[in-house]
Amino acid sequence: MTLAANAVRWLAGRKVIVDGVSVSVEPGQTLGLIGPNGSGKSSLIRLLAGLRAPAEGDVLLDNRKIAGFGRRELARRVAVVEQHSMTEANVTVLDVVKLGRTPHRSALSPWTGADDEIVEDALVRVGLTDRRDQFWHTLSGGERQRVQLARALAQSPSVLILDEPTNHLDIQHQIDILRLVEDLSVTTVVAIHDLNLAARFCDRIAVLSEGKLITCGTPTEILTEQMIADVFGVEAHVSTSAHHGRLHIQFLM
Ligand SMILES: Nc1ncnc2c1ncn2[C@@H]1O[C@H](COP(=O)(O)OP(=O)(O)OP(=O)(O)O)[C@@H](O)[C@H]1O
Repeated sequence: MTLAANAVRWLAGRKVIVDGVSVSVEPGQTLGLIGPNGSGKSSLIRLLAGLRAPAEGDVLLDNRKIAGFGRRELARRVAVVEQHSMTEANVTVLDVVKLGRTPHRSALSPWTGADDEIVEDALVRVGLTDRRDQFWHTLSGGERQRVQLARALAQSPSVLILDEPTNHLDIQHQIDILRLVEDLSVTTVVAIHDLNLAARFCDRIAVLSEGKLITCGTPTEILTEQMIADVFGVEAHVSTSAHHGRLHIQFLM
């Protein structure tokens, strides 16, 4: 599915937080959202996921306004993992991942073997099959993040929206999760702080600053020394890695 924001604006009280942003992601592609703290990434994510309505502008799924989708109808297509996903204390990993199937079931339809397979597949993908019976409140931050991703995968979405999915993860799990997302044929939007991971895993990158879209394009177009200095206020050296052929950003500290 194609996901697009068309001149979306969102305010908290009178303060403009997302200021006329237009971005789009083609089917199966990954759009990275980068920008300094407080630049509006999470707020834009919530608009793109349909969790919030823009004050102006529209979010479109395959050219249809998401404001016109019912909640279940939208949840069958779009899965979101927010930065701090809350879950009730007395539930297990398996319970949380099973919740992903909710939009696909009605009050009358029983749980099926196909649902079990999808849930199992999601647990395998995030490497948590041996934790299925562990209680949510006993998990580490990184494990919770992987469980929430498994819940989103169990939703069998066409669009996956992830707010800093790697921020609690060790380097191996950061790479594993982003590889997993890369291998899915799902339209993805990911807010991410690590510019090297953005360069490696995103097809396109949108840069936000103070709620405005500064620029959007391929990693090579976007991740320039000038942009990093202008937007993040940091001096960097950008080169092409001899190892993987992608950009490599070194910060000159
Ligand atoms: N409900 C709200 N009420 C008031 N201010 C808000 C609200 N939501 C967001 N903001 C403000 O809007 C700005 C953008 O916040 P947002 O969380 O979207 O930024 P971000 O780019 O995701 O930041 P970070 O990188 O720190 O996660 C921040 O200054 C934040 O304080």
